[in-house]
Amino acid sequence: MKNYKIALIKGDGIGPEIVDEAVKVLDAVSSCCGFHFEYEEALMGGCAYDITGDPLPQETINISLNSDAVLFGAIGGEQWDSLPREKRPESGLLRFRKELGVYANLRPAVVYDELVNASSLKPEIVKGVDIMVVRELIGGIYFGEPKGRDENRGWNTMVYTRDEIVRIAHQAFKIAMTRSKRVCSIDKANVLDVSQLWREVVEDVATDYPEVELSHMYVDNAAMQLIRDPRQFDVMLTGNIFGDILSDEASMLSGSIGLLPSASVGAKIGVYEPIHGSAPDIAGQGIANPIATIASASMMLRYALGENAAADKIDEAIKKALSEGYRTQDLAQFDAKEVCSTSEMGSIIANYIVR
Ligand SMILES: NC(=O)c1ccc[n+]([C@@H]2O[C@H](COP(=O)([O-])OP(=O)(O)OC[C@H]3O[C@@H](n4cnc5c(N)ncnc54)[C@H](O)[C@@H]3O)[C@@H](O)[C@H]2O)c1
Ligand SMILES: CC(C)[C@H](C(=O)O)[C@@H](O)C(=O)O
Ligand SMILES: [Mg+2]
Repeated sequence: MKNYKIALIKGDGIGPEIVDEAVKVLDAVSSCCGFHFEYEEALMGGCAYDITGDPLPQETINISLNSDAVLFGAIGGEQWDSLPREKRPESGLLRFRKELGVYANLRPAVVYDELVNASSLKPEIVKGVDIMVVRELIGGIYFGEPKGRDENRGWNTMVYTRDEIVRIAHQAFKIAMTRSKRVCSIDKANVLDVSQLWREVVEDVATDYPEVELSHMYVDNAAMQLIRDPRQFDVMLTGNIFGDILSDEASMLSGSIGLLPSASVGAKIGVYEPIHGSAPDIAGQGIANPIATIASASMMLRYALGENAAADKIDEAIKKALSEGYRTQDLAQFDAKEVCSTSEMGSIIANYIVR
């Protein structure tokens, strides 16, 4: 029987709650698809800092690099916000992505038919929305030098090199070839020099994909167009910070940020993680929506392990739970037949897989 090694990084806040549910679902799918998971837990974020003094211990990198894939929950919380930047949970996460080299963050935003009423927009505007945000993840203003602050000034630098843009653009075009063959590249080329280079390089890469229709949009307009007419988008190609913001915005088309998964890929080992954070406001209450993490586990099966049938089973089980009217708190007002806890939702989805 095939055995996959999965590094589990639960993190802070709701992280452990949601990762446990994804594991429940992975175990259900493995027992009916003929493979086995071996999990190894590793620390990252505030919990890692509290125990080791480092938000990203070297051991976590080693465990991750020795695995077939990483399933990650979320990190962060107010209690660590006043630490120096490099000790903060968020720095651990950024360093982790950089160390692994996962430069492409794929963030699908789909509107489930079962949840069209949950969208912040009218059903007739969002029905059928299926967007893939391809977000550059290890460059841009998050990493550019110089950065720093003194008492009266704070500064960061948005830098992209040609090579960084080329590789993320190829990812976007390749993904577009498997979808509706449209890429909209998001930038701020009317103001930022770095965006002018971005646009020029994306145009160059596009010549390798003549079947794909390329358009460009300024990020402020894109934020508006996502709400006005989201179905115009297929693949949205973005830099690091624009993709961070637009993907959270896109989650409200779907109805809850607790629904949106992601895959961080481009290197030997990928990281599969919900797009949301550690949600300290609801942590420990058993009310977080685990679907984003369960759907991230499905992306892991598909992208890292090539277990597409198993991934399909998870996706179908999620839809079945939603169509049967099961809702966690975040979606409780929308056609709920039964409001369930984080752990109940995990079990319901896992049970639909076994059957
Ligand atoms: N990848 C990550 O680990 C990641 C991502 C984003 C934010 N963060 C960190 O998380 C902490 C909190 O940040 P924030 O509040 O801005 O963003 P957040 O995504 O944690 O929460 C935003 C809002 O969405 C809700 N929410 C998030 N996930 C949910 C889920 N699964 N089910 C139901 N509701 C959910 C929260 O309750 C909150 O009201 C910060 O420390 C931040 O840096 C981490
Ligand atoms: C916590 C933070 C560093 C992170 C990011 O900005 O990438 C988060 O918002 C995300 O979307 O994964
Ligand atoms: Mg974010």
